[in-house]
Amino acid sequence: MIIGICGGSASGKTIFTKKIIELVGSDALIYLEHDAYYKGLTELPPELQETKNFDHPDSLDNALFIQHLHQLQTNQPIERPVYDFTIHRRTTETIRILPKPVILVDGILIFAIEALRDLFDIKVFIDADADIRLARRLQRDLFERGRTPESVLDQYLKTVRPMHREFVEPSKRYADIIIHGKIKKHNTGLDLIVTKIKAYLAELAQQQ
Ligand SMILES: Nc1ncnc2c1ncn2[C@@H]1O[C@H](COP(=O)(O)OP(=O)(O)O)[C@@H](O)[C@H]1O
Ligand SMILES: O=c1ccn([C@@H]2O[C@H](COP(=O)(O)O)[C@@H](O)[C@H]2O)c(=O)[nH]1
Repeated sequence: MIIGICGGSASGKTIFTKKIIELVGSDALIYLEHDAYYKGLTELPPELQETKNFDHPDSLDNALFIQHLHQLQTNQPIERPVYDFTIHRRTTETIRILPKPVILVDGILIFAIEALRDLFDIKVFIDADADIRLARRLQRDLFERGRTPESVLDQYLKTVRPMHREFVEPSKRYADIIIHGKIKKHNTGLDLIVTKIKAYLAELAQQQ
């Protein structure tokens, strides 16, 4: 079973996915981030790096990502790339991931790419307002991704916002479930996904 978790940058996809893992347990789950498959920069100087468009579907190695999903579905391990957001490059390292029955995939563009979209059994969209996402992204990119406030705002206005409007927001229509990206003690969307995964795992266990 493959579950796609989509939503704008800093909408809360990672937090939501980690919550599922916490509630279901990691024995039967793989978490595969589309973000790990960025092609990255090759020779642009540092001052031009944030002006590159990292929010277009072509900025990711989708062929490799789809190949890896097929490998996992056919019970083969993969070597997942490791991407470094501070230097906008793939590192030389990879992480070996062994197949498991449920794959959680997250990414801003996973529903905008038809070949990818068709692979998901359940599609979840995390819907958070643009101002909330920008505030969260600013904080995260300063502390975790080595950016300056100017570079975060510049990148947001030049590429993140227009690409969100062109690709991410329209892809919401493909979602089976839309979840509000606000903090809530009780989250019905999360409960639904967790129940569905547990039922699927119980069915698999019965067949064995
Ligand atoms: N519901 C929420 N309430 C408050 N902060 C949140 C919420 N969801 C995410 N955040 C914060 O926003 C930032 C981005 O969240 P993250 O889950 O990494 O987003 P994404 O994976 O969609 O880019 C993180 O610093 C996280 O702590
Ligand atoms: O080298 C890079 C690659 C990507 N980005 C930005 O990352 C976000 C997607 O990650 P989220 O965790 O969903 O926010 C995307 O909007 C890209 O702009 C980057 O800055 N540098």
